[in-house]
Amino acid sequence: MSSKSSLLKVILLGDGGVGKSSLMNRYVTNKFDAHLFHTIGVEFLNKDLEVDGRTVTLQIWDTAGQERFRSLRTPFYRGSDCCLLTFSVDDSQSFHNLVNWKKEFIYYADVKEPESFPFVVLGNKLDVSERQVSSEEAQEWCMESGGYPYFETSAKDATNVAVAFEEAVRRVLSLEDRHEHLIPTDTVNLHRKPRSATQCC
Ligand SMILES: Nc1nc2c(ncn2[C@@H]2O[C@H](COP(=O)(O)OP(=O)(O)OP(=O)(O)O)[C@@H](O)[C@H]2O)c(=O)[nH]1
Repeated sequence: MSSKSSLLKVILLGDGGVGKSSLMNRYVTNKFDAHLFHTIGVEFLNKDLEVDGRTVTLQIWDTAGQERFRSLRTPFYRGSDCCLLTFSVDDSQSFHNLVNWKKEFIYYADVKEPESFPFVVLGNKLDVSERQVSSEEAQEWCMESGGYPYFETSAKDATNVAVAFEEAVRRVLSLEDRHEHLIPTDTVNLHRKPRSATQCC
């Protein structure tokens, strides 16, 4: 394994109630709670995984989607390696708000090159019968916004949850590989952030 990328910070953002905590819990503990309370501030869980022969520790940060908790969540955006923009397929407002979540992330994480930052989009609650957002509509937004990968997930029945997190890891690792190739090995990259940079307020 490469010496880099042993710890990756992935952050889940999206409106309150779209299922961010449920996705994290499904992926890390393989459990689902139908009566989950709203998150206050942020919480995180770690999971070790192997992707394409590389072992990484994924640190998943779950944030409070409700507007009243904004000041509690935003200090934790910095140092994120990937952002999972999440909406619920049965809630069109949560889909339309993705653009605001993206802006909030770029601002508070202080992303220097937003066009190359690895966002992944999750349309959750795929198991519900009444959709308000079509796959085509969501895919179109992802394409126009920067060619983001799009996954329709269900934290309830586990559909696509693992593949979505794994794709997030792949995106980060491939970006790092590309970055590595662009930088001659005998120079020091003064712009690169330390790998341990998970931050707290
Ligand atoms: N049917 C269905 N319900 C889900 C799914 N994911 C989450 N839920 C339910 O939706 C509600 C909200 O889920 P949470 O995971 O707390 O949502 P959240 O985005 O973390 O909400 P905040 O903490 O307020 O930001 C809970 O009652 C969950 O059980 C899903 O995939 N399918």
